[in-house]
Amino acid sequence: MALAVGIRGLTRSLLRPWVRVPGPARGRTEPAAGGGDGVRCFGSPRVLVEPDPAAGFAVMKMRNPPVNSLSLEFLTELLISLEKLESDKAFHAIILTSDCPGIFSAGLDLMEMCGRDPTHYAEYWKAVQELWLRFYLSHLVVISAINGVNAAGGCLLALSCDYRVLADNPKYAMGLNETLLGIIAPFWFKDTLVNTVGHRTAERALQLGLLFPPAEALQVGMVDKVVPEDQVLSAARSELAQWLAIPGHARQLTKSLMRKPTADRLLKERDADIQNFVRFISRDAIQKALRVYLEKLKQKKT
Ligand SMILES: CCCCCCCC/C=C\CC(=O)SCCNC(=O)CCNC(=O)[C@H](O)C(C)(C)COP(=O)(O)OP(=O)(O)OC[C@H]1O[C@@H](n2cnc3c(N)ncnc32)[C@H](O)[C@@H]1OP(=O)(O)O
Repeated sequence: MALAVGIRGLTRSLLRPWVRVPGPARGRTEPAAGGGDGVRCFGSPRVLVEPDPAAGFAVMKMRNPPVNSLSLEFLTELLISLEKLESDKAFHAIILTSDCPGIFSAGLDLMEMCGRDPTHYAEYWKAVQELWLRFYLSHLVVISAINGVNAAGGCLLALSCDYRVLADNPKYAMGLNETLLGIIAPFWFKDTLVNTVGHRTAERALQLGLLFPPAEALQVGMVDKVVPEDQVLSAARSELAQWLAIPGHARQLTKSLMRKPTADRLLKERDADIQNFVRFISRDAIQKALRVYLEKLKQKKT
């Protein structure tokens, strides 16, 4: 499937395949994928890819500091990295994690949804849809190693993976907290959550905008495993072994069987969903609510 997102604003370096990057923006918590010498890291300014082709997987590290908010450029870089790995037969799996200490992702970038024009909102929303569709339906095994707080759009990204490992730190809450901002999780966010935790838990979580700390996230099934913080990557790697032992075609077809009906709902209504988003986000009341929320985030510091 070709990338369908706009590439306006992409840097020239991003358009070059597999740009060699100097290293993570911030300190590492655990060793790179293969761990061995000679492992070359690739990626783009905001996505560091640590490939381990011999083991058949790559670690994809999100590094859009300070909070890995999903800006249009960052979304596009994530999509390009995913497509690169998907089109290389050496790779059967990805571990998705963060390079920003204490933060997996703060979700969609509020600056992309505030004070911009309808054309921008439409372009942005199309990229958000694409990110979900591509991760949700990827033929690769995708495991998220969640090493920080994980809100709204970031939580959706983790829910789109096949398996979630969460670091055991009470600060690392995760959930779809849209209602706290005065906005609504779209139907495909809701469907993804329902498919993961069931209808009743999703209903309560979505209405109340709940962010679940690790023990509760595990209890409701939002994550599959909670491990000590320094073991989140190694636990994801160990889990991967079980997934990679299954014949690839059988696992992929089963994944598609489980997920395609949910993805098809959006694919059938994609343009209408974009129009709904543009109408909704352009409302004065919604713009005001987002500005107030952003202001609260900034005031928290003073
Ligand atoms: C009909 C269809 C309707 C469709 C409706 C729309 C559906 C939209 C769906 C999803 C929406 C989202 O994903 S909205 C984003 C929700 N995210 C959050 O609520 C998290 C907000 N952030 C935080 O709570 C905190 O930042 C943090 C806990 C993640 C980290 O805290 P910390 O103290 O470490 O950092 P700061 O709070 O000081 O933040 C640093 C810096 O980043 C800015 N920031 C934070 N989050 C965002 C964001 N999501 N987008 C843009 N910018 C963000 C924050 O303001 C600080 O900026 P300054 O340094 O300039 O002050």
